[in-house]
Parts: sequence; structure tokens; C-alpha cells
Amino acid sequence: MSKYPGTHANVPKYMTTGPVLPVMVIPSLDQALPLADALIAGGITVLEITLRTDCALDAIKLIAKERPDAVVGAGTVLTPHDAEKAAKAGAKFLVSPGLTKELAKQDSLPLLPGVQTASEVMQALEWNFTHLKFFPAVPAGGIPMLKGIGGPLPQVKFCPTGGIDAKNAADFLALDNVLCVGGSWVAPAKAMQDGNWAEITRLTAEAVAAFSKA
Ligand SMILES: O=C(O)C(=O)C[C@H](O)[C@H](O)COP(=O)(O)O
Repeated sequence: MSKYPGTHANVPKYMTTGPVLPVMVIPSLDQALPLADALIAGGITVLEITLRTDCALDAIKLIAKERPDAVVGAGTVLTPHDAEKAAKAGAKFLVSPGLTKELAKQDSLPLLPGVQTASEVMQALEWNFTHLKFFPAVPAGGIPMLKGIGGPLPQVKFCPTGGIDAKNAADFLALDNVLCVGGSWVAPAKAMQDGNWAEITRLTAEAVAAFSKA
């Protein structure tokens, strides 16, 4: 077997479970289950919790244990050590903003790695990754960039993330090389602060209804 595991079969599966991969930033552990429940009630079951807050690993552990029907992944994974910690907490997959050789070798969990340029896509392909996050999607060139990359590299499928919202998601999802989009707009920080879980369910349900691929 190659020392680079590359795209695991579960990654395309998770990328096609729904149109939106919600990027969750959880400041406080008591928000973890209400937030997960709000997203699940809106119709999203594959969840990405970024390792950007102190309670992120505990939040992954809690949601993985208490909501076994959801698929919880860890975002902002930067190193193989992050990957090991996420796996230990019960995450089912990993998302990273970029890709390094060390991260490409990790085999703790299926990885959706981030790329931004044609060279980075080629490097990822060399390491056996065919399903990638395009990050940060809008600042890095958005739809014209994804169309451009799709010319010479049509075999690669993307989850654009960064700057995506209810207004532009449909245009990204209309591209042949986009399977889903990632974003935080369904779980805005303000609604989280206010404990307005109904608003998060509303935004999620709206996104699922509007953007599910036929
Ligand atoms: O931490 C990561 O690994 C990320 O995925 C970075 C950002 O959280 C997403 O790019 C969300 O971006 P917005 O939807 O524009 O808020």
C-alpha cells in the first residue's frame, strides 16, 4: 500500500450526503448538543467541528456519543497529531485548510484536504487525493477558478469553503466539479451567542431545500 492513503471512499460519501457541510465553531461545550440538534433538525447530518476552540475535542466526543446518527468530523486539522486527537475523540473524518506531506501520510481518519492552486491540486493527486476542499473559495478565485481548474483536472471534485452563503451557494453547486459546499452561514456566531437554535434550524432547512442536487 502507498504511504499516502489519499481519498478514502467515505469522503465522497460524506460529500454527497447533503449540499452543505456546516463549519461549526463552538466556543462553549454547552452549545455543542443544541447546535448539533439544530443542524440535524434542519436536515444536515454530516457536521464539521473546527479544532479552533478549547472545547472542540470535547464537543466532538459529546456529539459523537450522544448523536450516533450524525457523522461528526474535525475541521482545522493541521498536523497528524491533531488527526490522532480527533480520531480519539470519535470524529469520523478530517478537514484541513491546506495539505502538507506529513498530513498526507496520516491514516487515522479519512481526510478532505484544502487546496487553492493547480499546483496544489497536482500535488494532492500525487498523494492520491481526488476529493478536495477549495479554500478559501471566494478570495481564491471562486467560480471562475474552479471552472478553470476543471478544464485540465476534471477528475478532481471539490467542496468549496470560505465566503459561501445562501446567495452564492447555488452557483458553486451548479459546477460539475463541486459536490457540496462548506460554510458557517447556517450557524452564525450571533445566533449561537443568543442561543437562537430555531434560527439555525431555519437557515439549515432553507439551504437543504434550496441546494439539494436533484
Ligand atoms: O477552519 C477551517 O478549516 C475552515 O474551514 C475555515 C473556515 O472556517 C471556513 O472557511 C468557513 O468560512 P466561512 O463560511 O466563510 O465562515
